[in-house]
Amino acid sequence: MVDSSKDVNGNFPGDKKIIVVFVLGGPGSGKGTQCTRIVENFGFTHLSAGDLLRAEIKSGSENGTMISNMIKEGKIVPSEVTINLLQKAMLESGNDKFLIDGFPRNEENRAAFENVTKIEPEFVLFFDCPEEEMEQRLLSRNQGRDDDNIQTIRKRFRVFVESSLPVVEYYDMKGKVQKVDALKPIDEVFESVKAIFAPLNRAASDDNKLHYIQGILFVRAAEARFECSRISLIRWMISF
Ligand SMILES: Nc1ncnc2c1ncn2[C@@H]1O[C@H](COP(=O)(O)OP(=O)(O)OP(=O)(O)O)[C@@H](O)[C@H]1O
Ligand SMILES: Nc1ccn([C@@H]2O[C@H](COP(=O)(O)O)[C@@H](O)[C@H]2O)c(=O)n1
Repeated sequence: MVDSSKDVNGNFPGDKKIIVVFVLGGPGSGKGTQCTRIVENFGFTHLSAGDLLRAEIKSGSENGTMISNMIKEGKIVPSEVTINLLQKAMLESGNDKFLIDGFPRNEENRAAFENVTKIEPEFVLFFDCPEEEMEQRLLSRNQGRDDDNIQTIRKRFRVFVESSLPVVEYYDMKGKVQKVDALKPIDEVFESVKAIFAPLNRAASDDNKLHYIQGILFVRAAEARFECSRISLIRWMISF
């Protein structure tokens, strides 16, 4: 169901703070695996650009054949298509905290997302893993994906180095990259991830406390104003 607090163009209202974390890393670095755990522990909605594109193929959409061919070749689908799918999924989720996994994959993805949504990521979670390890993981993933074969895997690695790493470097220059050693076992990687996300929860809890205190002060001020009016009324009545 689409959240009615968003406008008809699909824009999020200006006063609602949307938190977006981009999750990047080479194919098979463990992005999806860690996102599942972040969702369980930190209340984010996980949106995998690759999963959304695969679902679009399955839905029988007019873009299906084009997307399928791009994925088999390890190429990057035009931004307009992927951003449409992401925006729709964000609006439908009703959440305000998103892990956007496998996006932005190139400079075109990055600039188009910023132009369309006006959203800047809180930070970029970057899983750093050597190619040999990623290759082994992908070859034994066994999820029946058309692109988990050695020919396509090599193409995906090339696209990652040539097109996706520059995006990571762009955000690194802005001081927004949180790099994690993804070569470690899954549980150890998640320990590093938890340390990165914990401050976000603390900030949210401080924010809640502040709103609570502001609420109490508001009620007290209203009570004081009411008391003053009551005294003024009694004085006025006595004066007769
Ligand atoms: N730290 C890890 N150590 C060993 N295996 C892992 C680790 N993290 C994930 N894996 C395994 O590696 C495979 C790829 O992981 P995952 O699907 O999470 O990667 P990904 O980065 O999302 O890949 P893609 O970009 O291709 O979607 C999976 O089979 C997963 O179980
Ligand atoms: N922003 C994106 C993300 C993905 N793709 C295509 O999907 C393939 C699989 O992506 P995963 O993240 O699930 O590995 C990828 O190789 C691209 O062909 C894309 O075009 N744009």
